[in-house]
Amino acid sequence: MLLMKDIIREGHPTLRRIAKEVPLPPDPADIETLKSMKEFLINSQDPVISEKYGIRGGVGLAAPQINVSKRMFVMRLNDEKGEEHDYSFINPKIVSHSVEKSYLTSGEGCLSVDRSIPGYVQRHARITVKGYNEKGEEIKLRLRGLPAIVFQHELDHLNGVMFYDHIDEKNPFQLKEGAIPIE
Ligand SMILES: Cc1nc(NNC(=O)[C@H](CC2CCCC2)CN(O)CO)c(F)c(N2CCN3CCOC[C@@H]3C2)n1
Ligand code: NI
Repeated sequence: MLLMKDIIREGHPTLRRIAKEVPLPPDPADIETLKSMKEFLINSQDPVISEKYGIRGGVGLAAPQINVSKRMFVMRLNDEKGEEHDYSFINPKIVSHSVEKSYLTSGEGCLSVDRSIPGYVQRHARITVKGYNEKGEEIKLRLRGLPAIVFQHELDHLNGVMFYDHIDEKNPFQLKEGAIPIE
């Protein structure tokens, strides 16, 4: 099972590389990798297992974070309506997005960053996304709220971008006109 020791931290070159597209249909090794990443999130959200194994809470995980430079990530979270969003994405893309921005009022963190960095990360408020699941089937979704934020944080990892790259150093809590806060 994946543990925190398997997660690479800032300074590791893989976090700043562009991850490679995954040939479709995905091969068994890639499917197994995605499965282990999803299991990591489930464990991280279990109060007993996460405590026992010292796993930090997570709602998303990108393959480069376990030193697999491939364009795939997993998400597992409940949105503000309590609806579950449980996805494995292969070769994900944003096909369109709102002009409006949204941000987490608590700022963002990252399992690959062992320090807290204050500031708002403004992202597209609503996105239409495309990708493939572990069966190689095409998935197309419209996301908003926390799912949209998580998707963009994970997609950034496939492009070597860290959340703090988006924080304005001079004014970390600066907000664009009409940015939507997400508690
Ligand atoms: C929002 C949140 N971020 C947590 N951590 N950070 C992460 O997931 C990083 C990715 C997120 C950081 C901001 C956007 C994406 C991981 N990343 O670096 C991947 O690239 C949480 F842990 C968390 N929750 C709320 C729900 N809770 C349910 C019960 O279990 C605990 C869990 C805690 N919410
Ligand atoms: Ni991250």
